[in-house]
Amino acid sequence: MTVDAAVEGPEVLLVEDEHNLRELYQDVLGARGLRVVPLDSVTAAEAYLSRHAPDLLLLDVKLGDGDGLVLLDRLRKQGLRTPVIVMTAFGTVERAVQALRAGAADFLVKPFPNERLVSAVEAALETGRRLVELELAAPTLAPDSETGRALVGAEGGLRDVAALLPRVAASDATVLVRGESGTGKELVARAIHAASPRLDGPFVSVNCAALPPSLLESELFGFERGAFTGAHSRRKGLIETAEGGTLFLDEIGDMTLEAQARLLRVLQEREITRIGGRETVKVDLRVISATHRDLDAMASSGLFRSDLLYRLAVIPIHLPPLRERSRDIPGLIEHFLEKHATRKGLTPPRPDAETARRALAYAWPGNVRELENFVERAVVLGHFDSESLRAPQPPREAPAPAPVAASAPAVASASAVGEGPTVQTLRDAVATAERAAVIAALQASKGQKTAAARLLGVSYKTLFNKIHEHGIREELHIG
Ligand SMILES: Nc1ncnc2c1ncn2[C@@H]1O[C@H](COP(=O)(O)OP(=O)(O)OP(=O)(O)O)[C@@H](O)[C@H]1O
Repeated sequence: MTVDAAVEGPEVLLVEDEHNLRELYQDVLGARGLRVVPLDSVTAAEAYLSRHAPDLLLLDVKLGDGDGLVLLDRLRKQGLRTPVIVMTAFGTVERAVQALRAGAADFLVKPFPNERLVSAVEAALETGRRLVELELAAPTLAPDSETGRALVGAEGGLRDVAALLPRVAASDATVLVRGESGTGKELVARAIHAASPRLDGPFVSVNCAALPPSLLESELFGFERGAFTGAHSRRKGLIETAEGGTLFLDEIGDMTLEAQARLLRVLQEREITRIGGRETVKVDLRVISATHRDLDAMASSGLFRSDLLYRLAVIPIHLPPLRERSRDIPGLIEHFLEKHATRKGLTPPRPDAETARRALAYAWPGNVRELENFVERAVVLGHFDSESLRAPQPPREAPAPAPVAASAPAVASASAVGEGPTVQTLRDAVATAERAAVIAALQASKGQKTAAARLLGVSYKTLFNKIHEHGIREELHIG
């Protein structure tokens, strides 16, 4: 079969070394009005792509003269923007994850039904079209119009992330944002939603760690009347509430295996069953999740479903900790000073040289959230005159913290600042003591939050809020 140049439709470059399959795919796609360019090797594909820009690349993995995924990786590094669908006869999860990481929009396991091929190709072409429109219309990511929050560091330490966001927003793919607590994972999720075609739909944020497991499931999936004691009437879950919009699942690593199985079904079938119910409800939403845990390690040890991981992480985004992008610190301080001073009706001050120096030297284990708390506290406590912020030093580490990570020697230099005993405001002293008590309880309970809350005599929710407020990282309280 030859290419029918007279047909005007999107161009699909098909790279498949098996003659029969090449013909089959070409027929199926040709019947949909697509112009298919059939090639049979890595070399031919590279030569073609050096001169043409097809709308889609349909790529086999095992080719006579090389590996399709290696080719894909190389093409992406060279700046290829065309959507790519990878096809393979070896449908292992590892392979799929590898393909998606290498930048594939979708992954087809042979043999697949013709309709699956057509729907994958149409979806990828649509993503490509939206991408082009969005890049033309919005070369940079606008701040969240509702909250006015901008991503500080988009020209600095978050440059790579910011460059990716418009394209991520245009696609409907799931996104997994990884990064330590307080690095801005939710902010990034909101920015993606705000720049996406789902902008007018709801953004529903659920913290999977903030609720005990049974409650999380009923909150997410809803329940039918009589599903359990206390279920007096039927209730819609948050997944249904996110219809048409984005569901943000924070701390996804804290989800039980049971809830993971239910979530997998949502992603695969695009439908849910409420707890205690039989009826299935169709849902249309985008899922963005976030975690500070190593989900790959959890998947290897059976604590996280690897099939769910690969569905959630079609687009993985990593947010580096603040200590690895200290050049963003001055901009962040300025941003938060403006936010909190303006809120108090004050002219935003500038940090004095000593405060700025200390802030740069400190490791910020609680990342941007800790930095924001620090600036807010300084503003509230009035540690500044009309021109400059003279904050007391950034919060000290609580007694005997676990090692912060090799890359953070700055902690030592920060605590060496100033001679003699440090005088703290009463409020800061209370905060320091509170942080230490929370860490001690978490250590004593081996990271079990329910038990730690009991030890502290507070509710689960209060403990959770305190962990966040004080920027207490997992490393400090587990094990
Ligand atoms: N790059 C940034 N620019 C401006 N503000 C930021 C930035 N990163 C984080 N923030 C602010 O810092 C605070 C913490 O961010 P966020 O809640 O998104 O972190 P997170 O990684 O989701 O935290 P956690 O894992 O603890 O839920 C928020 O108030 C957020 O607006």
